[in-house]
Amino acid sequence: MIADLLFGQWFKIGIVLIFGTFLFGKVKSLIQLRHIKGPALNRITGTPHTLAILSGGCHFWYNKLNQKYGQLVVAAPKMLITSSPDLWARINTHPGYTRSKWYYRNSRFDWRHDNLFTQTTNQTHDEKRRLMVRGYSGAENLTLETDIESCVVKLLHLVRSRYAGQKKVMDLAQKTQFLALDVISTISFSKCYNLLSTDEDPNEYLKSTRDGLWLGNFQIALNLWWVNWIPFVGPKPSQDIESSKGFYKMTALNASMVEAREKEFHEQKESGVVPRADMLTSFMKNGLLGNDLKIENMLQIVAGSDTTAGSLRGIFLYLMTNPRVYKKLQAEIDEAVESGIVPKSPEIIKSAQAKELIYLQAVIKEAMRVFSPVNNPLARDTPPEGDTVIIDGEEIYLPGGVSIMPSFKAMHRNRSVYGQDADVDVFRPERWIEEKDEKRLEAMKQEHSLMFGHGPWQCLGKTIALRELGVVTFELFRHFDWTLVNPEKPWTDANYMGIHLTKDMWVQVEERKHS
Ligand code: HEM
Repeated sequence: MIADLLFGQWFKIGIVLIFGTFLFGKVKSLIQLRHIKGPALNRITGTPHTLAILSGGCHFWYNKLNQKYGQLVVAAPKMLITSSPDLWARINTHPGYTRSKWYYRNSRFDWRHDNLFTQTTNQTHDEKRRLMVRGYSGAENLTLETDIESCVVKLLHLVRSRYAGQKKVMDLAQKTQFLALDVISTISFSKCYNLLSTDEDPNEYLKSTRDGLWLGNFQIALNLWWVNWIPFVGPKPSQDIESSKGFYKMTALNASMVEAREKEFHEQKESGVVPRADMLTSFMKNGLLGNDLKIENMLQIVAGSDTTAGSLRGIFLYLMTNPRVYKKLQAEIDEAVESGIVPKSPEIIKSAQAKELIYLQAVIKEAMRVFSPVNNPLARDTPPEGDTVIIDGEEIYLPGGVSIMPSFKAMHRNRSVYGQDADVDVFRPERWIEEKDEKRLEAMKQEHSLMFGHGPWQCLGKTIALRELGVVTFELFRHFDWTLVNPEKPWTDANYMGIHLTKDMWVQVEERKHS
């Protein structure tokens, strides 16, 4: 009976059908993408792409492909990669493109529910986004500036009291993440995680971020995103604050704080009391309530921490390894204080003042260009009917249902935007100040802005991130001098799911004599 089933006619038909479907898919992809450049191997198998993702360095692999084959390349069957800013901008605004499920669905924190970032249905995404825009923009979040300021004061105190001038080294990778988590928890729901003030992570938030991103990366590499959808397998936030750790602790803690705030919000509304003006209140005022509110609150924390921490690490790395730029930045900082543009210490610079400092802004911009804090794969599916696009002046047809990803490392070095010489690879903030060709400068700015996404999917935390980066960079270089402990291996870094997971960025820090 079993032998009949195993070797019988139906079994053989089944095998032929499975194999035939597999072969048909391969041949279809080969034919569909034959007019697009790329290595032959990538056309028939996704293995090189899988290995690149698993290595934690897929952005290097994509960059190499773009350097060799041009602005649009086959990365795997039914999968393309682009370094063209014009094409990426179009994909994000042209009707019909959607977020690819294989990447975005895998980013759910709870397998049962989408958050704004993982929402792959355009209309649902846009409706939800409207409820949150005002809270993220700062329009209804009046404590934003003072919240950031309070965390910067804690950071300065930590560095000064525990590390500066002592024969102790400090892991800047860890402290930047402490800062980012403290800032985002303070601005989100007015309750700071207090990692900086204790210099500890008792709930293992950092470890759990690393574990979660590693696992997510493993799943997208092997196309196992659907595993999360099997009940009881995928991540399901815990309700138990006491016994849980890491990410589960964070979700349980956040959920209870959000619940308390929602209760308070309704009570205040009834009694006519004006609630505190933070992001959570703004979301509630605009109609985001209940489970949705909890989910979006977690998104804020996750989207707003590793990204900003990664940017800060990049800024520090490039400054510490470029003495010319380092000195010039500190000269601008000192001059701003001496001339009274910026208040003397212990006051903290305002983000609007930091925005006016031309060299500081150019340093931040340039560091984020050479070291993009967010990388791939923010994949989109082409519209079912396909799309005709222009690459290097040539019309190219993109078939429907193909996944296309931005290659940010290559895009930020695109020679048609930044110039043909080797200078594109150099950290040179002056390019943002000295460029005389207005058309080129505009193209550079537009390309650069894509690192925050574009169109309806643009980063909601962009303003917050830029404000934070300006204030923190200014204050840390106003007060301290920084040296890398291991210039030969400044850090351990891997790109998991597009986010840099950086560890062991050991630095030595000295207090400066300053005004
Ligand atoms: C330097 C720091 C940051 C960078 C480079 C960055 C980059 C990005 C990018 C590229 C996207 C778009 C993804 C896509 O195309 O699908 C995005 C989305 C998003 N970011 Fe950021 N981000 C940063 C900081 C932040 C911060 C601080 C917050 C929160 C306060 C935040 C909240 C969000 C949210 C909520 C979305 C989803 C937007 C949507 O789907 O409509 N980000 N970010």
